[in-house]
Amino acid sequence: MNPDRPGPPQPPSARTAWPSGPSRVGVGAAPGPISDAPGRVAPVQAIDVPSVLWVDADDAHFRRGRQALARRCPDWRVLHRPRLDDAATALASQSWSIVVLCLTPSARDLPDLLASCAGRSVLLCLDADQEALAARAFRHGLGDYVVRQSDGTHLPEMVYRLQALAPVGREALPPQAATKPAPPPAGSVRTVDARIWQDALAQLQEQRQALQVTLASMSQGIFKTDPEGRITVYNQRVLELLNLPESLMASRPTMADLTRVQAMRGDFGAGYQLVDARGMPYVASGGSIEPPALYWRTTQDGRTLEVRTARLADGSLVRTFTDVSDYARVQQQLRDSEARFRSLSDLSSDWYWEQDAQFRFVQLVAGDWSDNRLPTDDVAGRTRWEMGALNMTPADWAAHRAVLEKHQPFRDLELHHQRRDGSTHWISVSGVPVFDAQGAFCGYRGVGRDITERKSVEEKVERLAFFDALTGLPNRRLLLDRLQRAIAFALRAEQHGALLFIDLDNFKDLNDTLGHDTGDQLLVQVAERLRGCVRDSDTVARFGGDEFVVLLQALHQEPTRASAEAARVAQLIIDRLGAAYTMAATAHHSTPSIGITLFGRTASRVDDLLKQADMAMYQAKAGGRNTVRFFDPDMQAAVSARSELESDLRHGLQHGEFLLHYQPVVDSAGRLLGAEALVRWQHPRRGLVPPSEFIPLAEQTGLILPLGRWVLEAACRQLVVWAQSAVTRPFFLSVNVSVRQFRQPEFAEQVLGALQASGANPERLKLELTESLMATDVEEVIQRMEQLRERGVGFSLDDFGTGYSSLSYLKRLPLEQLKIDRGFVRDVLADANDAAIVRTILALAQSLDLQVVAEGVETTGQLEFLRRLGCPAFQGYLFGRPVPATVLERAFRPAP
Ligand SMILES: Nc1nc2c(ncn2[C@@H]2O[C@H](COP(=O)(O)O[C@H]3[C@@H](O)[C@H](n4cnc5c(=O)[nH]c(N)nc54)O[C@@H]3COP(=O)(O)O)[C@@H](O)[C@H]2O)c(=O)[nH]1
Repeated sequence: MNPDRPGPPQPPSARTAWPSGPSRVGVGAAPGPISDAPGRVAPVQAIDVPSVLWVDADDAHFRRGRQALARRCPDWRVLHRPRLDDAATALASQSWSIVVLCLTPSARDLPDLLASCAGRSVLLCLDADQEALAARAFRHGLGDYVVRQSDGTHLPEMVYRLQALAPVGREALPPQAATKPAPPPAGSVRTVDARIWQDALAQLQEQRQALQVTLASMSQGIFKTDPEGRITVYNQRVLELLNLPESLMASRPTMADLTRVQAMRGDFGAGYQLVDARGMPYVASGGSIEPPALYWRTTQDGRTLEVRTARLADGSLVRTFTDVSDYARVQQQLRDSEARFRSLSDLSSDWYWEQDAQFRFVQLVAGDWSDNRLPTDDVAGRTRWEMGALNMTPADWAAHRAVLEKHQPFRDLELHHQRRDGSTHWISVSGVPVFDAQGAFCGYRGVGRDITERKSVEEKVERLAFFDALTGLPNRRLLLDRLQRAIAFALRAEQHGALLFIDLDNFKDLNDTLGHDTGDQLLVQVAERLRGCVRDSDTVARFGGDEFVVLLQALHQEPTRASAEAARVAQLIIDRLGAAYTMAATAHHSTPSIGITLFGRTASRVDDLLKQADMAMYQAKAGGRNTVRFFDPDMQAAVSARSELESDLRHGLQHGEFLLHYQPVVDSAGRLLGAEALVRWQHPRRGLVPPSEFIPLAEQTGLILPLGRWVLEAACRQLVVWAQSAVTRPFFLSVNVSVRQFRQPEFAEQVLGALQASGANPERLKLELTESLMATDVEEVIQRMEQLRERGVGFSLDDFGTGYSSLSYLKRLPLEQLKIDRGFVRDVLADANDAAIVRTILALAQSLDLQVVAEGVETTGQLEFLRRLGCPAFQGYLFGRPVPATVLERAFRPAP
C-alpha cells in the first residue's frame, strides 16, 4: 500500500466531523414540546436539552426511533420532517443541535447535504449498500452513522450514537467551545466516543495492514481509482505486469494519464493490435470512454493479460490484470490443433463425432459431408439407436449398448442407413470412451466412414463365392452351409426338414442337341420356377449341371405329415417344371425327377442326406422319370452296396478279375460272321457278375476308362488268336465303347495302340457306339471316327432307334453298321409300330449303304419276320448267349 494514499476515516477528534459550533442545549433540561408534524417547527426551549431534527421519509421508522430515544432520553426534543426540503426552516433556525438524516443520498449529493446541516451534529442512518458513503461523509462533517436494519435492531445503537453526539451543557464547556470543538471531558459521552474511535482506529490499521499484505501477495495486478478517476490504490504486481515506474503511480495519475503513457510507449501496438476487439475502442479513445468489463491485451514482452474493470457505487473503478499467458498459449495450441484436425478432416471423407454421457450426439465434424449422408441436424441430440439402422435388430442394439454402458471402446460397428431419398448406404463407426481429469465418464468420441462401396464389393465377392452365376441361386457351397444349419435347427426345434434332389430328365440331350445357350436358358427358367414353388425361408440351390436341390425347413413334427408337406411341394415342382418353356421362340418340354429325404428326428450328416436324396432321385428316374421318390432304408442298403461295389471294382481292375464273353453274330443262313465282346466280372465272392451291375457304376465313377481300355486290348488279343486259324480269321469282333471313353482326346491313339501292340487286324475290329454320342460335339466325333476308319477300324451304331439320332448326322458318320435295338425286335411280331420301325431302319440302312444287325433275336418267329424284311444279320439268344471264346469257337466250328 502506498503511504501517500488517504487512510481510513479519522476519529472525531482529528476530523472536521464535529459540529462546527455548539448547540444551545444543556444536560438535565426539562423536556419540551415535540412536534413531528411536517412543516411545523416546535418553539425553541429556553433550557439546554438536546434537540433533534429527524429527517426521515419512513414514518414507521421514525416512530420506532423516537420511542427508543424517549426511553433513554425522555426530555429530548425531537422534530420530525419527512424530507430535507421540509426541514429547511428548522435548519435555518439553528434550534436543533443534532440532525438525524435517514436518507439515501448519492455520493454526489452528500457534500451539499452535509453542508446544509453545518453547525449541527449529524447522524446518518444509511442502508447497508450505502455504507461506503460513510467514509466520504466523514470528510464532509458527518458526526456518525448507523446502518439501518429492516428489523429495527439498529435503533438502540442509533440512540447510543445520538447520546454520544449530544452536546454538553454550556456551563460545562470551556470558553472557546462556543467557536471551536473540543474533545469531551472525561466521564462525559464524548470521552466514551473517543475510546470507541481509538478502538476503531486500531481496527482500521489492522485491516489496512491485512489489506496491504493481501494486495502485495496477489498474483493479479490491481489498482483502484477514486470517483474522479485518479488511481489511489495499487499493488506492486500491477507495476510489474504493466512495466510501470513506481513514480508514475505514486503521482496518482488518472486512468487517461495511464492509458496515454502506455500508448506513447507503444504498449498497445502501432494500431492497437496488441489489444483484442473488446478493449480496442477503449484503448484507442485514450481511456476516455467507459471501459469494457473484460478484454485481453498482449504486452510487448509477449505476455497475455486479462484486464477486468469493475465500477463501484461511488463512481470509482477497480481494475485487475491477470497474466493468462499459459492459458492463452494452451488455447492457441488447441486452436492450432483444431485447425489441423479440421484441415485433415476436410480432406478426408471420414467424419468425427462426439457423444455426451447419455450417448447423444453433441458434435459431428464431417469431412466430405455433401454426399447425401445424414444431415448433422438429424443427428444432434439423438442416440445411435434412436436413429436406427436397417441391419440392426433389437438384440444387436442391446449388445452395442452394453458395450457403451461398460465404457469400453468399440471398433467397426457396421450400420446400414436409409437416406431421405430412400437410397441406402453403409457406414462403419469406431469409438472410445472419454473421461475427465477426475476419471469421470463424459461420453464417447470416434470416427465414422462410408463403406457402401466396400460392402458392394463384398456382396459381389460373396455372390461369386456362394451363388451360381447363371441362375443366381445359392451354389453347392452355400447349400451345404445352410443344410448344416438346418439340420441343427431341426434337431433343436424338434421339427422336420426335407431335402429334394431334382434332376432334369433328358437335359443332356437338349443341351447337346440344341446347344449350351438353350440349355442355359432352360436352367434359368427352371430356377425361377423352383423359386416360386417354395417359401422365402426355404432354399433353392443349383447343385451343378441340371441338378437342383430344394431345402425345405420347418416341416411338421410328425414324420408322416412332414413327408406329406414335402410331397406336396415336390408335386408342385413336377407340375410347374413340366409346363412348356419358350426358348428361341419355340416351345420345349422338360420334366424333373425328384428324390426326397427327410431329416430332423435324429442327428444327420450333410453328406448322408445328399446321398439319400440323390439315391431317391435315381429311384425316381428308374421309376419312369417325371416322378418323385422318397428315400427309404432299402435305398440306404443300396447305397452301401454301391459303395462296396465301387471299391471292389477298383480292386477287380487291379487284380485282373475281368474277362470277355463273346456273343455270336450270324447271317441269315446261321453262319457265324463275328461276335460282340461283352465284359464279365469274375468276382471273388459274388461269382460271375453281369455288366448291367457294374457298367453304370463304372460310368459314374470314371472306372469305365481303364475298364474300357482293358476290354479293347483283350478284344485285340482275341482277334490275333482268331487270325491264327483260317476258320476264325474272317470273324469280326464288336467292342462296346462308352461315350465317356470315346470322348477321351487320346481315344484314337489308345485303339491304334492296342491294335499295334497286339498285332490285330484293324479291319476285324468294330467299335459299337451309341446314339447318345451324337448329342455331343458331332464334328469331333466324326473327326475321331474318320481317324480310326482310315486305319480300317469299323463302326457300328448300337441300340439304333432309341435315341435322338439326326439323319443328317447319320449320313456324315463313317459308319458301316446299324444295330436294331432288341426292344424293337422283342415285339416286332406283336407291335405294328415296332415292326414299322424295324422296316424303316432296314430301308434307311439300305439307302445309306449300311450293314444291319438285329439284336435280341430269341425266337424263330422273330428271325423269320426279320429275314422277310431283308435283315441280313442277327444276334440273340436264338443263336447263342455270350460265352467264352473257346465255347464260341467250338459251337461254330464247321463239322468235320
Ligand atoms: N462299355 C461297355 N459296355 C459293355 C461292355 N460289355 C457289356 N456292356 C454293356 O453292358 C450291357 C449289358 O450287357 P450284357 O449283360 O452282356 O447283355 C448283352 C447281351 O447278353 C444281351 N443280349 C443279347 N442277345 C439277347 C437276347 O436275345 N435277349 C436278351 N434279353 N438279351 C440279349 O444284350 C447285351 C448286349 O447289348 P448291346 O451292347 O446293346 O449289343 C449292354 O448294354 C452292353 O452294351 C463293355 O465291354 N463295354
